[in-house]
Amino acid sequence: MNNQQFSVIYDISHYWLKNAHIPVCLLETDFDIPSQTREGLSLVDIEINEGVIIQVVYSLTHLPSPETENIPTIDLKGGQVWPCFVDMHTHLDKGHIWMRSPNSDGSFNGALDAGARDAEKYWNAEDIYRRMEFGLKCSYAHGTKAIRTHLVCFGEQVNIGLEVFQTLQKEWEGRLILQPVSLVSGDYYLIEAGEKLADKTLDIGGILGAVLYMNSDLDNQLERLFSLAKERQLDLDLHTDENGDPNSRVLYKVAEKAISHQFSGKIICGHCCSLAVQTLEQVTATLKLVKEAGISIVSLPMCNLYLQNRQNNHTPRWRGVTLLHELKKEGISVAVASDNCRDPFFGFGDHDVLEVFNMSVRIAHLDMPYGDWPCAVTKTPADLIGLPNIGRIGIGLPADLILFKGRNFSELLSRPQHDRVVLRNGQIIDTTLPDYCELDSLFE
Ligand SMILES: Nc1ccnc(=O)[nH]1
Repeated sequence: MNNQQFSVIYDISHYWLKNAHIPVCLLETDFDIPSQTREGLSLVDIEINEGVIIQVVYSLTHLPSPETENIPTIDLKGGQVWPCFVDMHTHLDKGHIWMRSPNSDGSFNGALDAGARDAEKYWNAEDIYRRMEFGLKCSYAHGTKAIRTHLVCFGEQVNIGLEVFQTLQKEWEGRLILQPVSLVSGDYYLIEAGEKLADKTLDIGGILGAVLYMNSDLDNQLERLFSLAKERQLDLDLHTDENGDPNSRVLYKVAEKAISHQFSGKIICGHCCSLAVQTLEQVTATLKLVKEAGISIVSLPMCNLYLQNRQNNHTPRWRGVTLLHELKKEGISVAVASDNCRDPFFGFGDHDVLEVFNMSVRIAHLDMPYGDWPCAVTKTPADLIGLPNIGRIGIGLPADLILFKGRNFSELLSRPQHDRVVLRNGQIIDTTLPDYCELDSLFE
């Protein structure tokens, strides 16, 4: 982006952004959009004052008036404007350990092993703080405003990880909204430490989480998990069916349990990969139950593409993602998010939600049409994690916006858009990414 023309924003608080293409699905206005492009974009002018959006008007019918003529204007020349992103499923405590703990074979089990060994050997408050902070710097610079992260909470780890998280949550207040989810396997809640973890999760304003697997004790684990959540009025955020086994039907079991408990909190199920390799009858039954139970789904396409269907020296035949289109068609809320970043579960990434959207479009064909898929990284996750004022553009909302050069989706998704401008409360932020060498001393 030619930042020259933005220099005006450094000095003033009242200005117009003109000729901005906005995905109509992200726009909350009090007027009907007169026209949109084939891809669902509309050309609007946005008036910002004191950090707040005070007017959105359709560009082609927006005539100059004496009141607006003296207000500085930045002509975006058709570049897209999005609200800041919401990354609703991450693992910030594991981030950036790749160089010291790579995944030896690229499999899910390889990731579990390498992740556990890394935690045992290296994780202390400083190590977690520095890697987590690095991740937050990347997220913020790329234009994210809210992040939910799962945090490993086994044994003694719980005190270190959650304390570091709370420190960073405070330090980043006003810049990033951070939500913690307790991450343990489902059996952990059956022991006393599991109950303590539920109490601790309540104390820190977190969400109760677990990785769940098909096994003979699953019903027992779910019974306990729902009871603990209900007693404390906690929401649930679960890892379910992150595999390609058609017999893996944890999502179905969670839905059954939610209905039998008449659970009124929010339930998010992440991954749900195996749904894509099940029979039509099974899929139909699961979707019906998921809808009835009010469960929402978050898909993690980059991580799934990486780990699923991995067999040494074989070409993967399956993209690893869940049935995004079918879930949405059933009226179930569907979001996509980053998941892991430069760790054994996903060896790449930079906490850039535009990359997540870009990859999701390619992996899951979210482009024919784009429709309201831009909501999957903005408005939908904002609603699902209880932040209904973010992830959208509307009058009275903070001017937390990302300005891209790409005018249509082909331009937006064909170049990395590293020259994007990020506005927070109407002011340009520094989008310089942290240097990788900041972490070097953790790997000596
Ligand atoms: N995809 C993942 C599953 C479990 N733990 C992780 O860190 N990531």
